[in-house]
Amino acid sequence: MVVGVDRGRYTCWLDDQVVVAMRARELGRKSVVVGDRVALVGDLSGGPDALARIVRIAERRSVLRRTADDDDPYERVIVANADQLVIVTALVDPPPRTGFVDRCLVAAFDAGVDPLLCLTKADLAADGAAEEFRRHWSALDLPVVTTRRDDEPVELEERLNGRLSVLIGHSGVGKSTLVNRLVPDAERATGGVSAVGKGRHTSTSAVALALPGGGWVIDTPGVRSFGLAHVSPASLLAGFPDLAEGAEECPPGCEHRSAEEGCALDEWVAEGHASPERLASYRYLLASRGDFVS
Ligand SMILES: Nc1nc2c(ncn2[C@@H]2O[C@H](COP(=O)(O)OP(=O)(O)OP(=O)(O)O)[C@@H](O)[C@H]2O)c(=O)[nH]1
Ligand SMILES: [Zn+2]
Repeated sequence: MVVGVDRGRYTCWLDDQVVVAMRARELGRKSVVVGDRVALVGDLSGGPDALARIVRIAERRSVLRRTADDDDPYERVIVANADQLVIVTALVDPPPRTGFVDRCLVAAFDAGVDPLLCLTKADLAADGAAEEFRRHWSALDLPVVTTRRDDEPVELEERLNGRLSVLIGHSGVGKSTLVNRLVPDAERATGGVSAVGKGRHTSTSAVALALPGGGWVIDTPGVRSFGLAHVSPASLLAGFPDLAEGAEECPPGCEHRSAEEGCALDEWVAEGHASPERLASYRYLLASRGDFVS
C-alpha cells in the first residue's frame, strides 16, 4: 500500500516494512495516490538507497477527489481505497457549519465511502451543543462521535479499528491533535516518510499512518474540501436521503433547482417530510459545484 507521496517518490508499506519506489514507465500517465495497492519490482530490501518500481496499480475500491482551487484548476484524486471519511468539525472555535458537513457527506456517498461525523472540543462547548448540531442529520443514519481534550478518543478508535479512514476538516478543528493521540508515535508510523523528503509536519500531501490497533488513518493537510463538480444533481441527492424520496415526484430530468421548473422538492418540504434548511443546503451545493467552497 502507498502510504506517502512526495516529489515522485512513493513510500510503500510492504510486510510491515517501508519500501521507497518510483513509477515504472509502463504506468503511463496514471496517477499513484496514498491508499493505492500497487505491485512492486526491483529492490525491495528497504535499505537507505534501495529504490523499487511500481509496475501496476490495483483496481480502486473508492476514490476521494480534492476540490480544484486557485493553484490547481483540476480535481485530483488524493486518496484511494478509503473505507471511511471522518468529517472533523469543532463544536466551537471555529464554530461548526452544517454546509461543510453536507458537502462532505455528498463526497463520501459519491466516493462509496462511509461517513463518520467527529465533533471535537466538546470540553469547550455548552451542554447539549453536540446534540443540537447533530440534529441536522437526524433523518440520516449518520454515526457521530464526540471528542474532548480531557478524554481519550476511545469511541473514535473503535470506529477506526481495522479500516482505512480519511480525516477531513478545516484548519484548527483539532485533526493533528486527534492524529497524535491515535498514533502516539506518528513519525515512526509513517515509516519515516521524512526519509523521502519532508516530515509529516511540513508535508502538504496526504500521509497514511498505521494505527496501533490495526487499520490506517490518513490526514489531509492543506485539503480544504472534497470536489463535487463531477457529481450529478441525482447523485448529489444521495447525500440527502430525507429529500431523495420526494424527488420521485419530479418530472424526468429535473435538476431540482426550483418549484417554477416543476421540482417537487418544495412541495415535499411543505408537507413536512424534510426541513426547509435541508433543501436549502442541497440547492446551495447544487449551485456551488465547481466553485471552491470551503
Ligand atoms: N479544548 C480543546 N482544544 C482542542 C481540542 N482539540 C484540539 N484543540 C486545540 O485546538 C487547536 C487546533 O488544533 P489542531 O490539532 O492543530 O487543529 P488542526 O485541525 O490539525 O489544524 P491544522 O493543523 O491547521 O489543519 C490547538 O490549539 C489544540 O490544542 C479539544 O478537544 N479541546
Ligand atoms: Zn426536482
